[in-house]
Amino acid sequence: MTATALHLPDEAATESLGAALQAKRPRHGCVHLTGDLGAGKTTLVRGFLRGAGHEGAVRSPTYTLIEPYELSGGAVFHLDLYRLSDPEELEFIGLRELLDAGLLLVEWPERGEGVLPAPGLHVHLALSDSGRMAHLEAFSGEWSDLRRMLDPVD
Ligand SMILES: Nc1ncnc2c1ncn2[C@@H]1O[C@H](COP(=O)(O)OP(=O)(O)OP(=O)(O)O)[C@@H](O)[C@H]1O
Repeated sequence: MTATALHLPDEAATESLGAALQAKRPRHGCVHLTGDLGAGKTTLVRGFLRGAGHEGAVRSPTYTLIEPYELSGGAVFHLDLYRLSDPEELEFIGLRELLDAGLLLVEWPERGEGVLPAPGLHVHLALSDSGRMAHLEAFSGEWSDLRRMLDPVD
C-alpha cells in the first residue's frame, strides 16, 4: 500500500490533484472519495474530468446516483451514494456492468459498503486551517506510482 498526503490551499489545487490523478488513471477499477459535506469531492472529480477533456458542467449526481462520461481514454462513471438507502440498490443500478465498462469515482462509498468493491485508490479530503488536506492511499499497483505523481508533504 502506498500512502501520501497533500495540502490543497484552494479550489484550483483540488482540481489540479484531480487532473494529476486522471493522467495516470487505469481503464477500470474503483476510486473511493471520502470527506464531509463540502470537503471538495466534487471539485476533485471536476478536475479529473476536465483533465480528461470533458468541457461541460460537472455536478454531483446526488439524486441520479450516476453520471456517465465517455472520455477519450475510456468511460468514467461518477457516483454519489449519499442518498442510497441500502447497498443492495447498487445491484439494481447495474454496478457489475459499470465496473466492466470503465472506471468508477465514488463519493460516499461508505453507503455502498458490502456491495461496492474495495478501492484501488482512496482519496480522503479534510478541511484544514487553510484549504484542505488530501490523504491518498493506493491499494492496487495501477495507482502505486502516487509519490512520483504528486509532491508529498510528509
Ligand atoms: N482546497 C480547497 N480549499 C478551499 N476551498 C475548496 C478547496 N477545494 C474545494 N473547495 C470548495 O469547497 C466547496 C465544496 O466543494 P464540493 O462541492 O466539491 O464538496 P463535496 O465534498 O463534493 O460536497 P458534498 O458532499 O456536499 O457534495 C466548494 O465551494 C469548493 O470551491
